[in-house]
Amino acid sequence: MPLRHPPFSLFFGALSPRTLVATHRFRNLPTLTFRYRMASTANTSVWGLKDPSLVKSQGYINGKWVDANEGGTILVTNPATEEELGTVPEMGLAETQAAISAAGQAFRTWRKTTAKHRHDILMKFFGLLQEHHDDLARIITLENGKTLTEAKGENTYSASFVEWFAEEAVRTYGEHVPSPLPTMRNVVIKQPVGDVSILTPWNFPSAMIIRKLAAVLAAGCTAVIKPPPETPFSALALAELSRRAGVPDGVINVVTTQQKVHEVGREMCESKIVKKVSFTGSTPVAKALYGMSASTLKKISIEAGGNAPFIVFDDADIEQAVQGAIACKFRSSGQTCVCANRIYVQSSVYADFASRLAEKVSAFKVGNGLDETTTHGPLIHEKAISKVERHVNDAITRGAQVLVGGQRISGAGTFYAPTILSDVPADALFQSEETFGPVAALIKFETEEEVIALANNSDVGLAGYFFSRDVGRVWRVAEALEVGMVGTNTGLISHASIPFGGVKESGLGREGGHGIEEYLNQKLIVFGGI
Ligand SMILES: NC(=O)c1ccc[n+]([C@@H]2O[C@H](COP(=O)([O-])OP(=O)(O)OC[C@H]3O[C@@H](n4cnc5c(N)ncnc54)[C@H](O)[C@@H]3O)[C@@H](O)[C@H]2O)c1
Ligand SMILES: O=CCCC(=O)O
Repeated sequence: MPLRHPPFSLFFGALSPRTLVATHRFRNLPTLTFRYRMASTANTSVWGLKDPSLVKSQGYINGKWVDANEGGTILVTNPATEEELGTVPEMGLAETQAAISAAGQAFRTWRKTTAKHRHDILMKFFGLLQEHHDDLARIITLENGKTLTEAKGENTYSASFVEWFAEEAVRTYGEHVPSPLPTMRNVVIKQPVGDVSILTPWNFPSAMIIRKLAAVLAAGCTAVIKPPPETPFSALALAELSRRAGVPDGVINVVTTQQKVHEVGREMCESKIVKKVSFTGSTPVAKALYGMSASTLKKISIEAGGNAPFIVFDDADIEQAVQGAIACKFRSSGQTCVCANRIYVQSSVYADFASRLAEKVSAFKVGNGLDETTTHGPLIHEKAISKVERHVNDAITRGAQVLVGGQRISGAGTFYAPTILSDVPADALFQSEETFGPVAALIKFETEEEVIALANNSDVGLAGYFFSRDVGRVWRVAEALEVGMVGTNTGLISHASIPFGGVKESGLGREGGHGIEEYLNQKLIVFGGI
């Protein structure tokens, strides 16, 4: 596998009189540190966009595109090819404080805008996401690796949140609460919470930001966004389009960081100016941010990890269950928080389900997401490959059989073969850890009671799925699963209109649906002397 260093133009394109430390991230290498000052840059030859000005390689603070104060940068590469896409600034505490201060200032005026005004700006933003659909999808594919079809789906999904929350903005009704006293009246109004810290993962470089940001803007709040270091270019393109849509300076700010994530994250959680933290990512990081946010008793929304059970009962439509498993398990090569991680199949239909699934998975074409014939892209980085290998090897050691795949695909890029394991024992790592990769672990069960106990034997509870044509069982199992979202006879559940979120250690709060409420405070106004 070729390991390449950034081209000289990236290193020396913008040397300043001062020489400072610049840190570089390679997906497949430990972080390297170079002693050169540099401004971040985009390798324009690789993007191929209709509107190249959507590729921004600087942070966005108070309406200005800015480099890191100390000049460091983060290298971003394409996981399918290891090609260098460009660099973004390695920002730290000072830039984070500047962004938070800008958001705090902007809140003073943005909060006073009418809901109709914010609706109109959001609808302009919605239009721009549609107008630049192809470019935005291409950016997602280049930095995340998912196929262009999936990336277009993601952009459409993102846009749907902007439209949804534009419509929610004008419906943030309060209420009149009847008073027990004849001389008094109670009214409840809703007000924006303030400046919001948004921290998001790489698996949906656009949608995980927009699902929060659209609600934030609709509510009248402002934001500092910290995108993941793997996929910052989608976030920066969104900031550019929000600017074109008319979002005022300071209302949206983007701070990019990797090595300094601890100091940036701490400030985003502990600053007194920030009134709410909204995080999507892994459960361990969620817990750390939750702890930091406690110092100021901040409101917090958490969309954390999952480990979805997927159950096929013997009365299911097996073909429908196979289609559901393909969609749910292998979407984004298994890298979604709602992907099935444990596939429980009742013993009498086990062989039929396994062979039909194996036939379909064998036909997948793994490759570069830009190639139209590719059905499944790479994993995001080496760490992701290692985790998948650990889970597969653990299951094999415990007696599982490999029906399809079972190994990394050699060559450039971080590809793992779509895999089906049969006879996976219930105590394999799949049971206790989210795999986040293209591995279907098939586990045999006998009874409804047994499988519900297995499905619920998890610290997390985001999504769960099952297939059955028995209406009584559908109600029983849907009610019994300890998750925030259940798909019955479907492997796809996500829409802007639904309350997305989990129970247990999968999170706090809901996004989409009535998710604007997460960014509003209720205020009671009591009228006396009537
Ligand atoms: N529930 C949901 O809606 C949902 C959606 C997408 C992904 N996820 C979860 O996200 C995880 C995969 O994403 P990931 O690997 O990027 O998660 P992650 O927790 O490693 O990172 C998420 C974000 O937190 C940042 N971060 C990491 N350490 C930090 C720190 N100490 N302080 C501040 N910020 C920090 C990262 O840079 C990134 O921006 C999976 O567990 C997946 O299930 C959940
Ligand atoms: O990765 C988690 C988000 C997936 C979704 O919104 O459907």
